[in-house]
Amino acid sequence: MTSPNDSNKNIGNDDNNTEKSTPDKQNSLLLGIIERATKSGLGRKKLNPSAVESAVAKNMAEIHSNPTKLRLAFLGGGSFGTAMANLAARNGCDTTLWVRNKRTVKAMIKTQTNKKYLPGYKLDDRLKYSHDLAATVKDKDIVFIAIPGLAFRETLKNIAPFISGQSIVSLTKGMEKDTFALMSDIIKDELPEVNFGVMSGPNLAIEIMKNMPSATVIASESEPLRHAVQAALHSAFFRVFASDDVKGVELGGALKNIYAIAMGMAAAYDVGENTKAMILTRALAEMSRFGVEAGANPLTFLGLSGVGDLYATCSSELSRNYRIGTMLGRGMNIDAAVKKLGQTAEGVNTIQQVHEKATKEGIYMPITHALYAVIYEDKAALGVALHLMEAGFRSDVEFVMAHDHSNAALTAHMKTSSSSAENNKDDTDHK
Ligand SMILES: NC(=O)C1=CN([C@@H]2O[C@H](COP(=O)(O)OP(=O)(O)OC[C@H]3O[C@@H](n4cnc5c(N)ncnc54)[C@H](O)[C@@H]3O)[C@@H](O)[C@H]2O)C=CC1
Ligand SMILES: O=C(CO)COP(=O)(O)O
Repeated sequence: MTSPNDSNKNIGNDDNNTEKSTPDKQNSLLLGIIERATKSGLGRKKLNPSAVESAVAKNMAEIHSNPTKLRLAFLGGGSFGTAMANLAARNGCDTTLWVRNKRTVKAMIKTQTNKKYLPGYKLDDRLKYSHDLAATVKDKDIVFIAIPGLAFRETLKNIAPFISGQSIVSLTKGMEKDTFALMSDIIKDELPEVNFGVMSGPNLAIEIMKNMPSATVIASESEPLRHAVQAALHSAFFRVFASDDVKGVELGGALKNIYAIAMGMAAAYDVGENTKAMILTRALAEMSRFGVEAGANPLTFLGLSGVGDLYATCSSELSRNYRIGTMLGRGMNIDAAVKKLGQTAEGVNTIQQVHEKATKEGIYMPITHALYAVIYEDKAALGVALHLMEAGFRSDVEFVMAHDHSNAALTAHMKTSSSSAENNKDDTDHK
């Protein structure tokens, strides 16, 4: 099967193979923008790939200076969907926020606030609200999804009948239960033809609503989509960086939730800054190790979606995952903590998925396994932490010096020293 991104790569490369390289559904974002920007009314099927390429290049500058050309849908009226839709509306994009509850929509229209998730923050006058999924999704260029990971597939199934070429961007930082699928995997399963991306970074919703300078990453193999998302959301308060490592960016956002829980728990035990620094950097080591096994580029974890988001969520009470950790550290059990939080904390499920996957595949993830033991096997936190500290000798950055190397060298060294000690002992005994 040809992926949408494969066909993007084909644009302009193979004029004779129009069947293969003519953009279809997946490129309607691009075609829609071009058609509206150039007003040439080019028929989709007759597009000459090289003409598309030059029109996109020409049009990118125009989108950048005039993002109002974009028609956007945001699905999910929680704190993040609302904050992102508000940014887009404030940039002048034609933006509709879909919320599943009709009464909530009515209240949002009336008060122009999201009373439950972002109380006290006035939303942009131009933001539209709807509980009609079909009307929200139809005729849009990009559909952004900020629905918890456990309901992501169901959401895609619900919008599938109304997708005729819109691009999809996941804002969700979770994993599907039991399948270990990331949101990009689910998009590929459910809507194999669409052009898609994922957006992730240190983006605590409340800080964004307060206009505190923030940045994020849009990852997609489609350059037009990356540019369109940058144009739609970029502002003096919010910078949107680009990447083509979809897996790495998405895993950064999903995995850091595990360590935010660990850090919240550590904070409840009043640990020092050295300990926090150790947890943070060893968490980064686990994340990049796991990422590489999944096909991501380890350097992506040095970016905003990796170390950036890890830092933000591991150091702020605004992070729901961190708050779950604090509650656990104070002796609450996981069910009570989740209930008390009353909002999404993706890490609770992600710990289970990653623990299982790492165990099955033999990936060394000691913090994740330790956290799993405390939360789901009722092991005492202090004992588990002590055990972690006593674990064997490891290399600091395994992409600089592999663990095997350090361990092999160490084992060989220890063997040599112990056998020479034995020999010396024998010599002494015989004297
Ligand atoms: N809040 C934040 O600071 C950030 C959140 N995210 C991610 O965004 C995603 C959504 O999180 P939040 O908006 O913060 O969550 P939230 O807990 O504030 O809201 C979740 C929203 O999803 C809706 N929802 C739940 N199940 C649904 C279903 N089956 N169908 C339709 N709607 C459903 C809820 O009604 C609610 O409006 C999560 O994956 C989270 O990790 C990403 C960046 C920042
Ligand atoms: O991902 C987030 C900030 O980047 C939000 O973190 P929480 O889901 O822990 O609140």
